Amino acid sequence: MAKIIDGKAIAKKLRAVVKAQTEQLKQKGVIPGLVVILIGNDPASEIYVRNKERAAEKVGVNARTIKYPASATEAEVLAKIEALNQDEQVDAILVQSPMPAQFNSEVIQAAISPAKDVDGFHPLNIGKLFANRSGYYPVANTPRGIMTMLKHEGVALAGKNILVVGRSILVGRPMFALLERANATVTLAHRYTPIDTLKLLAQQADVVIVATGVVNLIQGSDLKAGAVVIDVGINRLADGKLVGDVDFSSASQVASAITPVPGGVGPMTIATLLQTTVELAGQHHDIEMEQAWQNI
Ligand SMILES: NC(=O)C1=CN([C@@H]2O[C@H](COP(=O)(O)OP(=O)(O)OC[C@H]3O[C@@H](n4cnc5c(N)ncnc54)[C@H](OP(=O)(O)O)[C@@H]3O)[C@@H](O)[C@H]2O)C=CC1
Ligand SMILES: Nc1nc(=O)c2c([nH]1)NC[C@@H]1CN(c3ccc(C(=O)N[C@@H](CCC(=O)O)C(=O)O)cc3)C=[N+]21
Ligand SMILES: [Mg+2]
Repeated sequence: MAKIIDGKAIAKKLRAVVKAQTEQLKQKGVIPGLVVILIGNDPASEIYVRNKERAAEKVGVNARTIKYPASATEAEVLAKIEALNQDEQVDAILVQSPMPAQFNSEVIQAAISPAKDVDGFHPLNIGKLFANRSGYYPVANTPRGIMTMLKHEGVALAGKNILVVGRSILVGRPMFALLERANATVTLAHRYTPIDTLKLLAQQADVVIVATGVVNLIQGSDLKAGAVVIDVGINRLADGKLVGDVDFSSASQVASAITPVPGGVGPMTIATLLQTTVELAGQHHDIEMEQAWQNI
């Protein structure tokens, strides 16, 4: 039986470090500010917004959500982003994805100031990540949270064979870049990867990270014995149950460690969002911040 990686518990530790950083900032008169823009209704986004508001309150981040109907125009959201870029109380801006069809997500992502880009979606920040640049810049919170989790669990990455399934700007692509930076050999699979190839790649992987939104895409029989499995998927079944992209019951028989859904990657995404928000606030006020993950 695999060890179940307790994302909730690790997120709690990370939040405690972030809370200490927030208090440090508050002594200098700085309250970190996060604004989330939610356009229309995506079920995974609604879970995210709800949990984020609770967590922000716990660590002392000033978070608010601006909601637009699915019929909102790109121009009105761009005007709001421009105002938030200028607002000194706001350190971090996030626009939930997916956006309704009338939105060009590339335009929205480039409109957010790179210094307030808490998702790490701006082309400048993406470019730095893929070029492996030094210095501080925001990186997408889900893959960054997964790196924190792997470090916490003592999973070695250098020289390992790692499969990432899914290539979105939110998860798969930045995950690939962070793992490559950690000296792993990384394969990025996607919709055009034939299923037989996917299964062969999974069989050879020391770590498998799945972020597709496809229920049961990976099963125990696809895995190498002792593999580490990170399940990013958030899927709501007809009966209301939340499941990932991995068949947990069969995979946990073969893996050495596995993240559950719920209680795995999701809580880490939220804690890391707050971590990045506090770091951006520190940057804006020239206050030196420790790297929170080094302390957990
Ligand atoms: N737990 C958390 O914190 C978070 C969870 N999520 C969840 O993770 C999942 C993925 O999110 P996101 O990356 O935004 O989703 P997207 O829909 O943006 O991307 C999905 C990716 O999966 C690939 N894919 C789809 N079907 C298959 C398949 N059959 N075989 C292989 N690859 C496939 C797609 O390939 P192609 O590019 O070719 O279309 C695409 O690259 C969702 O369930 C989402 O709700 C997302 C963010 C955070
Ligand atoms: N710009 C942008 N950035 C994102 O990071 C982003 C996004 N858009 N769009 C939607 C996805 C999805 N996402 C989740 C984060 C946490 C949970 C989460 O808290 N999950 C809990 C759920 C617990 C529950 O409430 O049942 C868990 O897995 O344990 C879920 C989903 C972030 N996303
Ligand atoms: Mg998505």
